Amino acid sequence: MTTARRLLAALRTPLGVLALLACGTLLFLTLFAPAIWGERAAVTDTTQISQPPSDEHLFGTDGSGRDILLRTLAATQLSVSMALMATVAGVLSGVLVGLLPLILGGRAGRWIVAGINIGVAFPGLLLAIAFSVILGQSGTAATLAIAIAMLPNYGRLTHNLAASVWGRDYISAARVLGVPTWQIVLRHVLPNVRDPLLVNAAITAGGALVSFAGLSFLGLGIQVPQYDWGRMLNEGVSRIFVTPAAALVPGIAIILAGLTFVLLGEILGKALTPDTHRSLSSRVLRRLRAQTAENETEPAGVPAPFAEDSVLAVRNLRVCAPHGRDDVRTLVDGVSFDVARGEIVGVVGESGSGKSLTLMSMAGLLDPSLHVSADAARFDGEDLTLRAGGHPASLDHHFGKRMAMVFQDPMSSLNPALHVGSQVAEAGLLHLGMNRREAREAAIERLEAVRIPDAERRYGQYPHEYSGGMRQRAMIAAGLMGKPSLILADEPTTALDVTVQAEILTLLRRINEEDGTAIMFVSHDIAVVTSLCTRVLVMYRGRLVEDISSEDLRAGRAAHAYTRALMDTVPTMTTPRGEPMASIPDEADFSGGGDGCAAGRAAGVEVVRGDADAAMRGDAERLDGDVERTSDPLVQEEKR
Ligand SMILES: Nc1ncnc2c1ncn2[C@@H]1O[C@H](COP(=O)(O)OP(=O)(O)OP(=O)(O)O)[C@@H](O)[C@H]1O
Repeated sequence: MTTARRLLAALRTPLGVLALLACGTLLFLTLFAPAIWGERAAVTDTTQISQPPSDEHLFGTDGSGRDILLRTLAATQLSVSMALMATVAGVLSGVLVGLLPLILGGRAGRWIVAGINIGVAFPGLLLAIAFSVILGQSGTAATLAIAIAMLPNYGRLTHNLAASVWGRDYISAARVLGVPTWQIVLRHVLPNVRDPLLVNAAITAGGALVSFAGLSFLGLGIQVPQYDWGRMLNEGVSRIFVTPAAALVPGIAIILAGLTFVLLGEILGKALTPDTHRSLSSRVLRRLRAQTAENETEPAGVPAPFAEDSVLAVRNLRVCAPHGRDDVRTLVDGVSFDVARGEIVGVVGESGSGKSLTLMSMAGLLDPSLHVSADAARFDGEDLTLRAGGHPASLDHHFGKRMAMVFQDPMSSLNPALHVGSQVAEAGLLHLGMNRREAREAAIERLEAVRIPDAERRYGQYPHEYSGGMRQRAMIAAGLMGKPSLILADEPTTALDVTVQAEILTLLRRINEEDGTAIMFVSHDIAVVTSLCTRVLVMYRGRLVEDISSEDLRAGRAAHAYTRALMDTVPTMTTPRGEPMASIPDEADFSGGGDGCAAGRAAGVEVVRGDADAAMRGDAERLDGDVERTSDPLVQEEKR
């Protein structure tokens, strides 16, 4: 959802409507109140001194016989504009000072950070009063004093946000390219820290308004004959027992204006922060269900039975994402499979074919903005589906110790701020009822089991002190704390070099053989998949197009055109050197007529399951046009 759409959505809520009304009123009063009521508010009437509320003066009059309400309305302009100016000056100088340490670096940078930290140690209002006294008693001096008081906090916030972005790879890439630091800060850092700074600025403006009123109340800000809410409060307090409204009305105005800025910050926050926990609108859900009914490949309510020995099984798994305002996009479409206990199943397919989404939906780790459903799903004998009104059921589960997940990037899957050992031990503490000492001992044992050398010492190290392969093994060790029945491994070796890759594969195989743990293994490396796995699921454009044994796949007995095209891209010992590798062209379409998939569907079979001969009867020869070039003589021969 774009920022504009999120803003609109936020404004449609009751809080949004309230914020809109409050901001609109404050803006109107700031711009026009002095012009409309300013003259009448300045009229003194000695016959009307300190009058109680009446028809003529809704909240009574002050000590000079002036209308309290009209003066409060007319004072909006000065009160709000001064607070806004202080905020803009404070935020801009704070952002600049917060970014300087990155731009200057070295000793100068460290001195600035130290200065910011000292400034933060002083309470903001105290700083504002001190600077206001130094700079003189005027509205401008008070504005400057508030801006200066704001600076350290904003400097610290900006520095912290910018420092968290500074370590990212795209910044390193820009530095390697020799982009000047100030340009990196402007082009790469600032846009990434802008949103939280803006949200904070809106809320800070409310604080600045209260501070400014405070300074005027103390006689340090606006001076007579000018007046703002603080000045009115100052004048009204001395007569609070005679005309309470003279102090109460400007006091209430300060509170309401402050709350308006808080509401503005709230709405800005909603508009600028992508909401990952957004649920689908009922319109989108209706659309989704209609689409599900249209596309259903198996009659609803009669899913194919699960295999007896399966540890994980799912029927008609669908993952959809909201697309535009009312539409949905199907990302995983009617996928059904079984994983037997102790089996290693590979999942292959081109990038974006839905491999990770399939695994993530089984692990219950899908982004909440996605909608997942299945006709039936079972893990370790437990039903995972929540059926709703005859519609495909949504999956709802949380496994803890029985299922482990290994991700592609071991650096981002381990928390860089915590010791590796304590992250491995966490499962023991959370799920196995161990105390700290037992969890530590078990974690060291698991680290040893995955061949982390000197595990006791390594337990207390941070992820950055581990090599890539060690981090990945530590992730696997964390998953093994609870003796899982299934490991979901999403490209666990992609980020590793071949020797470390081999270590991880050996480790997974050993775990599978020794503990009987089933593994679902996603990879782009078909050679690795066929050597590790007994069976391979082939995915194409969100669908499972073939379920084939590794042996058949290796022997070239793939039934589906896409699987064969994929196999043709794998170099063999006979692949001529020096020639470009075979690839599947972007425009190739295996989902349409004529390929093995279409043949399978025509026969009422969604997935080609291991029956190579049957599927071969499909007109798979059309594949030839889809494979750009294959250099494998065996394949050429087969095609002839
Ligand atoms: N949160 C999301 N919102 C919308 N679309 C998504 C989301 N996550 C994934 N997708 C889309 O779903 C499709 C399948 O994504 P998935 O990550 O499963 O692909 P994949 O087969 O694992 O690819 P790769 O091999 O590159 O990791 C892609 O088109 C992707 O853009």
